[in-house]
Amino acid sequence: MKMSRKKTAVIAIGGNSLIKDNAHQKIEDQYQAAKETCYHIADMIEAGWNVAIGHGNGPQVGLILRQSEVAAKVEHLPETPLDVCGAESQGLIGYLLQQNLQNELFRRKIHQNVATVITQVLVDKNDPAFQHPTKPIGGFMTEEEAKRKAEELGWTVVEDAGRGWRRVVASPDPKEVVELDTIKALIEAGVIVITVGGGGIPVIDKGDGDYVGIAAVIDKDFASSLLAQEINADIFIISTAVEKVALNYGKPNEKLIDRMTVAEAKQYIQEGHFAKGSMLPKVQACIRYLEAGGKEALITSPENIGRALRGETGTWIVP
Ligand SMILES: Nc1ncnc2c1ncn2[C@@H]1O[C@H](COP(=O)(O)OP(=O)(O)O)[C@@H](O)[C@H]1O
Ligand SMILES: NC(=O)OP(=O)(O)O
Repeated sequence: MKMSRKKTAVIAIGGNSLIKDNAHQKIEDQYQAAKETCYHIADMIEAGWNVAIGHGNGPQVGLILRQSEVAAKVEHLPETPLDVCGAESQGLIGYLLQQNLQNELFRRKIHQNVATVITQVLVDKNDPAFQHPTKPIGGFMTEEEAKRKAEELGWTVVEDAGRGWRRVVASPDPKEVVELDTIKALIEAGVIVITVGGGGIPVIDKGDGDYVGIAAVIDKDFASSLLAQEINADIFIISTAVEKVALNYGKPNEKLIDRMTVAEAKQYIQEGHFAKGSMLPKVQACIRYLEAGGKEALITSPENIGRALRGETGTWIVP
C-alpha cells in the first residue's frame, strides 16, 4: 500500500517511562509523564515526520489487574481477565497520550488529528511462552514481598534488571496486527495513530476463524517492530529511560554504543550485554525490523529523540 510522502516513524514508548516507579502510579503522575513524552513527539511531528506510536503497559496492566483482584477479594466484584486489563490499559494510556498530543499540537498551531486504535495482535496458542512467564507487570517489590506473594497468591516473580522484583506473565510472540489495514488507512490520511498499546491485546484464532482474547502481555517492542515492518516505516525508534545502549551496562568498564550493525548487535547479545526482559528485547526488536528490510533503528530517551534524529546522540542500529 502506498503511504503518504512524508517519512513515517514508528516510535515505541516504554511502559516504565509512563509509570516511572511505585511512587508515580497516580493518574496525575501518569498524565505528567505522558505530557512530557508528547512534547518530544510533537517536536518530531513539527519537524515533518508522520508518527505511529506504540507503547508499553507493564506497570499499568499489572496495576489494573491487581485492582480487579483486590476488588474481587474485598467486595466480591467480578474479576477482569488479563486480556481485558490489556484493553483497559490501551484505553487509559491512549487517552493520556492522545489528549496530551492534541493539546501540544494545538499550542504549536499544528492541525493534525490523533487517534487511538484498540489493537488486537494475533499470537500462536501453542507458543511455548505460555509455559514460561517472562513479562514483568505491575510495580516493584522487595524480594521478601515477592516471595510471599508467590507463596500466597501463586504468582511467578522475578528480579527485574536490578530494579527490584516483579510479577511476570506469559509473553507470546506477536504474529499479526489484526487492525493493520485500519492503521495504514489512518496513517495514509495523515492521522497520528496510537496503536499496538501494551504490545496489542493478545488474541488467538480458535480454529473456526473467530478470535478470542488470551491471558498474556505481548512485548511492545516486538509488536511495534512488527508494525514498523508491516507499514514499511522509514525508521523504528525505541524511546526508553537511557540515552544510549551500553556494553557492560552499569559496570565500571561501561561503554556507550553510538552505532552498531545487526551483526555487531548479535555478537553483543551472545556476549550477554543486554539484560533479559529490558534491553535485550529492544535490540532484538530492532534486529527483526532491519532484517525485514528496515533502514535504521534508534534507541534513545524521549528528551533526546530530536537531537538523535539530527545525528547527535542515541544508539543507531543499521543493517
Ligand atoms: N546494556 C544496556 N544498556 C542500557 N540500558 C540497559 C542495558 N541493559 C539493561 N538496561 C536497562 O534497560 C532499561 C530499559 O528497559 P525497560 O525499563 O524494561 O524499558 P521500557 O522503557 O520499555 O519500560 C534501561 O532503562 C536500563 O535500566
Ligand atoms: N507490554 C510491554 O512490553 O510493556 P512494557 O514496555 O511496560 O514492558
